[in-house]
Amino acid sequence: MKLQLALDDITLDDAVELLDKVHTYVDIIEVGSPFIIEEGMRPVRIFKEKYPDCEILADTKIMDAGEYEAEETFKAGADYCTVLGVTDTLTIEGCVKAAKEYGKQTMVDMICVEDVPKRVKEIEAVGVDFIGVHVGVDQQAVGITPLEKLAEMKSCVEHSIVSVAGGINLKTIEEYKKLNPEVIIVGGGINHAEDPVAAAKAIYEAINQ
Ligand SMILES: O=C([C@H](O)CO)[C@H](O)[C@H](O)COP(=O)(O)O
Repeated sequence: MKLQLALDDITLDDAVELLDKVHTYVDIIEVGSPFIIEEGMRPVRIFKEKYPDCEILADTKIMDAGEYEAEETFKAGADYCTVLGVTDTLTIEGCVKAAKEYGKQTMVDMICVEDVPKRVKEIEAVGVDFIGVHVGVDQQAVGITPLEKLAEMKSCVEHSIVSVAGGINLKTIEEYKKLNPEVIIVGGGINHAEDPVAAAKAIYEAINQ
């Protein structure tokens, strides 16, 4: 099981200061969508060079022009791009094609997908092998968690690896671990913790025990 640290509402300087202290606890560094809006692919290039033991995921949430946008992401050095599960299958196929060309991977973010088993079947059929269960911050604010969706996802994937994101923190990590996702994504649970370094260490240890 891997830990992915999502960096969303953070400056580049603060992200580097945090990563210098926690990168040994992190398997995948996520350059989050808000961070990309602020800084483009710059953090991807910097983190790739500075933290060679970590993989880099750019949370591009691609919705169109899949092959082109995924290719731009991989050219910047990302190991993963993300594409939205709600978009057209052609767009997802484009991302998968670019990922194969660059020897990288595409994660399909299932945020707001209604019929999960149906969509999983469709996207696995076009070569997807990494799928993310995700309850976004706006849904988290009205009390929704990704726990049920994770259980549903684990019961319907044929061969894909599964990640889970959506408000996970040290207090809730065990519930998610029980469902055995391959990747657990934590953003605010580390960045907004009173002591982000201690939170990253504790979450890493919980995942690896
Ligand atoms: O993808 C995310 C969200 O849509 C904002 O861009 C977050 O990175 C993801 O939800 C993980 O963050 P937390 O929910 O704060 O753990």
